[in-house]
Amino acid sequence: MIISIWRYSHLVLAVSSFLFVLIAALTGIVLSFEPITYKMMGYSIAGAADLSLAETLIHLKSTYAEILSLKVDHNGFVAVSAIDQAGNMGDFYVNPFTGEKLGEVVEKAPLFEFATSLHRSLFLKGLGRFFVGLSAFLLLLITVTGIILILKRQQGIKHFFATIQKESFYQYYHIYLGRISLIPILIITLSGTYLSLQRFDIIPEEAPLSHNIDFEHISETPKIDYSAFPIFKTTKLSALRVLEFPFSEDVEDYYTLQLTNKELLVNQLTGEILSEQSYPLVTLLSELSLTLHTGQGNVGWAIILGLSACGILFFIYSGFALTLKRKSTKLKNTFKKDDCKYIILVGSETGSTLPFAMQLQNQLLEIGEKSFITEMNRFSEFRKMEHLIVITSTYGQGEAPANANKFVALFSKFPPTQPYTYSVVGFGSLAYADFCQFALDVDQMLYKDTLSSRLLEVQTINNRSWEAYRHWGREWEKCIGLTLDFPAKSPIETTKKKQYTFKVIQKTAAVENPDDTFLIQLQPMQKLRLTSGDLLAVYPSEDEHERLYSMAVTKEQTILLSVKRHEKGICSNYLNNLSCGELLNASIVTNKDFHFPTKASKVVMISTGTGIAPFLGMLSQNSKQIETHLYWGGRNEASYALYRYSIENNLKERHLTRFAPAYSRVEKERNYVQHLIEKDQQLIAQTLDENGVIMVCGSIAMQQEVMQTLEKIVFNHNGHNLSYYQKKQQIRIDCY
Ligand SMILES: Cc1cc2nc3c(=O)[nH]c(=O)nc-3n(C[C@H](O)[C@H](O)[C@H](O)COP(=O)(O)O)c2cc1C
Repeated sequence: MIISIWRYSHLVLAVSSFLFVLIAALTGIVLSFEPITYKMMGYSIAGAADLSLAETLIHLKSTYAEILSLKVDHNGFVAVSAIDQAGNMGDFYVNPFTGEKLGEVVEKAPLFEFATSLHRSLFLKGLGRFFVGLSAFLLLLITVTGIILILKRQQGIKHFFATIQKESFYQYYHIYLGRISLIPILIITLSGTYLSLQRFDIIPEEAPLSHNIDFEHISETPKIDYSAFPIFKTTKLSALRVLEFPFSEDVEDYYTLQLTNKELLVNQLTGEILSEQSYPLVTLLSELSLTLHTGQGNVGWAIILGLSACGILFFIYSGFALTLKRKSTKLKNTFKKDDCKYIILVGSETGSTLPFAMQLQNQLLEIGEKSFITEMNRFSEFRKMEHLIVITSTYGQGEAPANANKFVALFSKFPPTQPYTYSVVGFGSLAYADFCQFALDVDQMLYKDTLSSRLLEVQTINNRSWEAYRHWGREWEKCIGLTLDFPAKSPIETTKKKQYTFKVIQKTAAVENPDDTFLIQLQPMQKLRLTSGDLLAVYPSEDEHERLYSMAVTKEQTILLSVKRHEKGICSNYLNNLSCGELLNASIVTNKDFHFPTKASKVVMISTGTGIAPFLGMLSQNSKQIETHLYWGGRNEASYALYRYSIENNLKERHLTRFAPAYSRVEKERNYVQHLIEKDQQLIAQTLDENGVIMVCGSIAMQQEVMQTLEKIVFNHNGHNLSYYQKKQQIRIDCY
């Protein structure tokens, strides 16, 4: 709930300031080039910053007939307003070591003039300045709410820069770039807001300094040459802003010396300091704000400002893309709520759970069942409800998502009045300590209702796994006695990827295997970067969706897949029917999180069935002979035959330390991988303790059993939650 308030504020601020922030960012990018173009003019002379004012004046006075003023700008360029020996007056840059004229003082380029006016006032004078100032302030608030959202998402300041859970391209880079550009954007918005407040006199504009000179006692002696004035000798050009020369030779006229922090009036005959005043804090702050906001005189900072302005454009685009995506899945109903037997309640913070729930709703409608879908916060009386399905994510720290936070109260306000079955599906992430906690809480609450009967244990789903959801769907339809057709394609599957051609170079036959499983080896027809654990996306025909297979990559850079043939499986039959020499098209999905951890102290691999495939490739990568244990679950010894050669070879070469098979169809010794792990709990606990890595590959059902066992082990031995190790990438899962 709390997170939604911040997200809502972030969005409202962004929407309300969108146009102004867009203009400010675009013009900001243009203006960031201004300091760069100035610097490129090349009027800065090496070593000039350390030159004293006295020395500079000696060189200038010998070159020019009269000097009216001397300036050092932000780029370190020295400019004079002077009359030359021929009597011509002008403003130009000079070399302070020689007095030589370098070039005319340039006017601001029209492009920058235009961009500055648009950036400052949108060409609307006072009104425009007001809107620009307001949008700078709104952008500051957007940044602050953004920081709070990142803090919430990353669960505290300690994890602020920890790995971001990637949900989508826009979400990932919105956060990633947000973290990088946080400081510059804060500086831009703070300085912009300050400058605007000053323009509107909310922060008082600096009043001109008022000097008090005692003209009565002003002295004409001892007269010394200006080159010997102590203040001119000690002032370096790096500290000088402007030196204005006296109008006449009268002693009442003086030098006005503006330094970076103060202003001094200097007797033109004696060099005595007549008055000295430091600039007030507001002057220094506005100077600092202007420098920070514009990047004047500092190319590095100007580039950072320009890049941050580009970042703001990306935030606008990705922020709106995310919002539109969230709003795009609408819960649609054909029947009235009180006519429906099936009630699907959805809890979601960002909308990503909705397509899953809609999928079930559509399935039920397709087979003619009356089903009603709605948000959990819209729970009310459902007169004909017989089956309740709750599909919800968990947010914050084990809390309800935004549209489900009133559900508990609503449920006691409108308690069901007739018996009903229920099943809860929890969407969450194992990277959080309270995995699917809200779904578990809802399940407990429904369980206590005397009219309810629970059909299934809560199905927890990590990282929107479609396979896990489908697994639940199949169990649920069995319990209800329906036949639904959950498609193999996830409702959130992305568009087709770039395809490559592969040649079949070796293949075993599924019919010869007791488990209808076969190995297929593919040779890429072009150079590809492949790593064991990456996925091969196969398209059995033009209009079929992709099927993903976890691959082993051999030393010769060929791909080895282990595939179980399903009687009606389109893709497994397609692959099984290929012969050596035939070509197929497929894509590569890089799966960085499931590569062999070459820096781990120890590795434990857990798999069942064809899930062993990526591990076979990873073992050949283990040239450092890292202690590696492989647990594998199959039906019996005959199932193992397919992998025996590779396993024995790896054992011989010490790429594998131990192979531990668990056979589930053996008379006396029925065993599952989770049983072996439970027996070896010391090893598991120690592996995690010593920064080792546990990798799991295989079916979702196996994953659930294994994760429960691992959770128990770490709880008893390590004093941490499993999510602690998941966050540190010590537990890596690739299940389907
Ligand atoms: C800030 C934040 C907090 C989260 N907290 C939890 C949590 O406590 N437990 C959990 O299992 N998942 C947690 N998740 C993961 C989400 O539940 C998961 O990404 C889910 O698929 C989001 O679905 P939705 O977009 O429909 O809300 C959190 C995600 C975020 C971004």
